[in-house]
Amino acid sequence: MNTFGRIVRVSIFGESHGAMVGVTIDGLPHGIKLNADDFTDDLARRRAGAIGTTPRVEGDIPEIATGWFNGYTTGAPLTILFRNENTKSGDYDKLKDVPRPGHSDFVAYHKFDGYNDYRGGGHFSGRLTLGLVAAGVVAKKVIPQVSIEARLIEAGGKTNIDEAIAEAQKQNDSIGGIVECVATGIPIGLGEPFFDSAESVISHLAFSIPAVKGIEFGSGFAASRMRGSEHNDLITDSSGSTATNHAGGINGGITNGNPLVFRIAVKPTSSIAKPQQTLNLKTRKTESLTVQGRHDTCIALRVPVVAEAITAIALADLLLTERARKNR
Ligand SMILES: Cc1cc2nc3c(=O)[nH]c(=O)nc-3n(C[C@H](O)[C@H](O)[C@H](O)COP(=O)(O)O)c2cc1C
Ligand SMILES: C=C(O[C@@H]1CC(C(=O)O)=C[C@@H](OP(=O)(O)O)[C@H]1O)C(=O)O
Repeated sequence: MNTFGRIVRVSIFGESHGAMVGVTIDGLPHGIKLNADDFTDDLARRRAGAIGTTPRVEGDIPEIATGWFNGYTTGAPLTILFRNENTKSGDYDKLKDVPRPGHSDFVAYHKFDGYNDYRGGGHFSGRLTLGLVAAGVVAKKVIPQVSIEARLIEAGGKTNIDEAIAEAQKQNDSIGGIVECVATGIPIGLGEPFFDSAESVISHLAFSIPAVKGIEFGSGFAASRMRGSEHNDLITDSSGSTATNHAGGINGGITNGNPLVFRIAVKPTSSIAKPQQTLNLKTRKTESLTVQGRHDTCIALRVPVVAEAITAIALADLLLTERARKNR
């Protein structure tokens, strides 16, 4: 239920205000050179602290707990964990009975019959993306020939991101954003024609990032308004390079050797300091709720490195799956 992948199997665990969050990666090749320092850059890109991000700043120190010895992966399940040290669970006392509109509180309460850890979003928290980023660092080592780069291209519908954040904050509100991810150096042939198409595998993982509500590859939804003569990517050489890349690097569910390009839509943070109507689970009556606590104004600011991580996880699994298929 918390595991994804065919060969490289990634399981994430933990709660926002519990002891820890983390990831276990099974099926990894042994002998991958790995050190705690390898995680530093990507973890720093996900960490809070910048304007528009949550004031809950954590150390996010990776502890490589299993599957690692003398600086290399051993081939046993690799576990990386992160202690939660800066929790303010009192912020959530009131929310126990009053689910925040737009967050997971209401569905978590019903699905788990009230046994869910509601503090800081519990297991649903964006904090769980620490495990995804850690897995991404390792997955990038499985596919060294691929380079992946994601960036925030707009927030709150604007390309002037600082301005969009300042405006939202002034109004006690939040904003969403669009993150674009580009990966180059991908061999031709990863992915399957139907259920495990490269788009499906990437999308499956993309929707494992809390607050992601949409994804498009290449020209995406705009393709529906183009003519074939416009949309077709003309092949220009024997390596399969194309003059344009409306396909976003995938045809027939299979990578075509051109850059993989996708964009994800991140919704505005649901926890906002503006009164909104919700249900009181005890009284069964609706009431007004103003969410207090420490929240991101724009979650999308912290998503690019997570998008890179899920891309690396997807491509590593697809690559190892393809190698296994070819060697049958
Ligand atoms: C990096 C990251 C940070 C997040 N920070 C917050 C936050 O501060 N406050 C909040 O309400 N939601 C935050 N979220 C989003 C919630 O976790 C998410 O909306 C919730 O789990 C419900 O899932 P859904 O939005 O996919 O339906 C964050 C998500 C990510 C990926
Ligand atoms: C802690 C992180 O983000 C958290 C994600 C989150 C949520 O609802 O997803 C809500 C907030 O939690 P809290 O109320 O405990 O401060 C964020 O701070 C993190 O990303 O490391």
